[in-house]
Amino acid sequence: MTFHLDIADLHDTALVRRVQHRLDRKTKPLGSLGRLESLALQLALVQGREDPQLHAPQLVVFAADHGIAAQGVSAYPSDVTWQMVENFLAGGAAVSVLARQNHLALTVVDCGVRHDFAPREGLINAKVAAGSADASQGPAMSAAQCEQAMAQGAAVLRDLPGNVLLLGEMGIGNTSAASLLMCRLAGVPLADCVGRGTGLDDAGVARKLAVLQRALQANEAAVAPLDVLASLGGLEIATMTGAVLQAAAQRRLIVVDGFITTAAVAVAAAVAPPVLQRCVFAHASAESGHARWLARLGVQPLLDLGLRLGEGSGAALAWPIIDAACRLLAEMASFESAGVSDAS
Ligand SMILES: Cc1cc2ncn([C@H]3O[C@H](COP(=O)(O)O)[C@@H](O)[C@H]3O)c2cc1C
Ligand SMILES: O=C(O)c1cccnc1
Repeated sequence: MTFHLDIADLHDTALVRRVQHRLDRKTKPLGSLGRLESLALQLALVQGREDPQLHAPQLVVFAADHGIAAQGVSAYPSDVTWQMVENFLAGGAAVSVLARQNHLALTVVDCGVRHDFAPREGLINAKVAAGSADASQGPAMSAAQCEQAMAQGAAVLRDLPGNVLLLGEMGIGNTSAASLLMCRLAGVPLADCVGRGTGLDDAGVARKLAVLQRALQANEAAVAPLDVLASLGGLEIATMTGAVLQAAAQRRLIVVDGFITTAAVAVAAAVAPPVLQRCVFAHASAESGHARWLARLGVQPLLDLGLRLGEGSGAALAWPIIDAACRLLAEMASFESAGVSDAS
């Protein structure tokens, strides 16, 4: 399976030098805005300009069900997936509150939820199937399903305004899919990729580990990143992967949420490494494995709030910090323009 989009490497030393100079002339001690300065530099590189601007940020929640949930790998039943989609649309979920607080447009994409939704504003129907198959028995998706999901994710992005994509997801069982992807893509032992998800106890985690071990065996042949995605991923993760590749090709900034959205980005980056240059990793999730995966990817999360929710909640929380970095670069006075004395 292939999926080709042209994603340029953003290397531009002249631009970095110009933006660093701008930052250094701002009315502040040299380097005193810390991480916000490297964020501002990243935004400039993503947009290829000294004065980046962020507009119409889009928080997109990709939702789907997982066949493997039937094996008891989650503390909650699969029905929670569609019920939470209704909750997102009604404005009552954590991410709904955070999106409102931060003026983020919230869209839910039904990539494969096992439920028929009435059409309405804020909901995009990109259903490939009524849930993925049980990966402990064979591939979660066929190659054709995976390709369709990725193409639909790319199409969703093409139709959305703005230049920022914030990733969110919903799908009971999807920490299992993400753990499998981490294990196979990053080569980390399975036990170090598996956590409590929605809140499994120790016996639940042991059961989840045994089920996921079977899934690895049942899909032993999958090694290439998109084959791994089809075999061990899920419909929302595949759709998100297509969306991430499209967003990267359009030089949108991509704000990554927790463990599951990292899975989609890791697949996209395995296919096209420059994807990571466009990504801001919002937070380190409490899901065990996430911090290690971020370290493997060579990236540093902005926040560490002990979140283990998903939905895009961490991405929404990081948004005002990213917005601040951009505004500081654009709006702060320089020593010259403000008539402030520089270091002697
Ligand atoms: C009420 C509720 C709201 C959620 N919002 C996000 N998730 C999160 O939990 C799920 C993954 O965990 P697992 O793999 O253990 O099922 C995903 O749906 C994720 O977005 C939720 C889970 C629940 C129960
Ligand atoms: O980090 C996440 O994305 C996460 C963790 C636990 C449950 N759902 C999502």
